[in-house]
Amino acid sequence: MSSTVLFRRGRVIDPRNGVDGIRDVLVRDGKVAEVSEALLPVPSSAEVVDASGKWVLPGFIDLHVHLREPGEEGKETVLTGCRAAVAGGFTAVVAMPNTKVVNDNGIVTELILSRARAANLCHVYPAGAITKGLKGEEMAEMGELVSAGCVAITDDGRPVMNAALMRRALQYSTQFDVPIMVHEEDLTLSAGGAMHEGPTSTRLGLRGIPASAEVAMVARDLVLLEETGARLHLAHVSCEGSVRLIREAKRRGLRVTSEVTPHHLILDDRAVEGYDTHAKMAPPLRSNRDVEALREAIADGTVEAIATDHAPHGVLDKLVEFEKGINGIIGLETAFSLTMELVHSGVLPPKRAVELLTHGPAKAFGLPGGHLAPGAPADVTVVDPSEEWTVDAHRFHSRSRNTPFHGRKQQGRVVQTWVGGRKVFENGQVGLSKESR
Ligand SMILES: NC(=O)N[C@@H](CC(=O)O)C(=O)O
Repeated sequence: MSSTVLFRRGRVIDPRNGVDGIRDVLVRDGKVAEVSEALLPVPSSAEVVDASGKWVLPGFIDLHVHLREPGEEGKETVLTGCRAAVAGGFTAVVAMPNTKVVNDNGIVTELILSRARAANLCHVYPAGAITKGLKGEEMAEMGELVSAGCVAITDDGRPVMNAALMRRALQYSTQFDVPIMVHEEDLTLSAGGAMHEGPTSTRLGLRGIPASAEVAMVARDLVLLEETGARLHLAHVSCEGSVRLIREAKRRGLRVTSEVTPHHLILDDRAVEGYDTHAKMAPPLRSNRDVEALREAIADGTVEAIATDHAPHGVLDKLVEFEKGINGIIGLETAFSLTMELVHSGVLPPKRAVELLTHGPAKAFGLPGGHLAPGAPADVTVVDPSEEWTVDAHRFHSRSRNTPFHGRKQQGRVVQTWVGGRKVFENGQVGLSKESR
């Protein structure tokens, strides 16, 4: 196993450590050993990666993926999800608990972790459920979930409609200092809706989900957060109103963090025209004005992470009338290039874009990695910022194909992914080289 790697002359962007410039990065025994402006001597037996013209980045961290195992292995497994992750430059993912055996107890958490160890590709951090069976009725064993390895507690896919239960969960979570991650949707407001409520839903004749379905719940949970002093993480924020409330809560010092998905930053509700179920997800694609507000919020630091909400589904789940289509799209293998669309169009400077995929999410959940200082894990993603390619869903490593971005031209591509100093992805191929297995 080549335990020494030298990344030569790449543009290293490491927002946490204020680095943005041409550097050599030396990796030894799974950790970053040195980052140098000057050329480093090549240690004997080192693997040398010529990174000139490339960006050398901390491995990306995705706070929000659905790996579907246990229970829906036809859509994704921990292994195929990890393959998709490293192909997308992600070296760590947080796995949502809405599997078909819900991750609401330590046994399921351990199963996911053992599958991740067997996959041996990237870090998988399970998130455990807030309530048993995601039913919103009775709290799950939070202590057991955290000691089994859950890094966040969430009913993602479902809101906790009962405010008293939510308040208790927030209160209880302070004992473990674990973030409570919320899918904000007032079911009485979203009921029957298939897309964002606005002129487009009226034109298409589809029942709408008003922005208030999200914003009202964000408001409720920020009030509960203030009373409990917990940590709240808002999943897949989609509207202007939510952003305004988060900004104000942060100003007052509340411990709130949040994430936005690439699709909510790139597409608006007009993507639903044509009734393509690949544009159907929860929360729905919102108005252009919401998209603008989200873009502002990721640029100014109101939102700390871009997370994919990678939600694999089968062909038949999507090949139905719009109203019957299942919610969700996959995102691991397009997240970086879609983020680069925001860089190329001037919405985000490169350093901020990288921060949203690395240090931002690491800090929000207190995860290792997300930067490249000496001593940090050698989780490294090498990208070509200008390579042009066209998204081809058939070539994804994910087991599913449900993306609205098939056929979209992209500029910026992941070239290599390294986890703990081992190369796990290179030029379209996933897997460890023989020496590092
Ligand atoms: N985001 C989605 O559209 N789908 C998610 C669950 C959810 O958050 O609704 C899924 O698990 O498929």
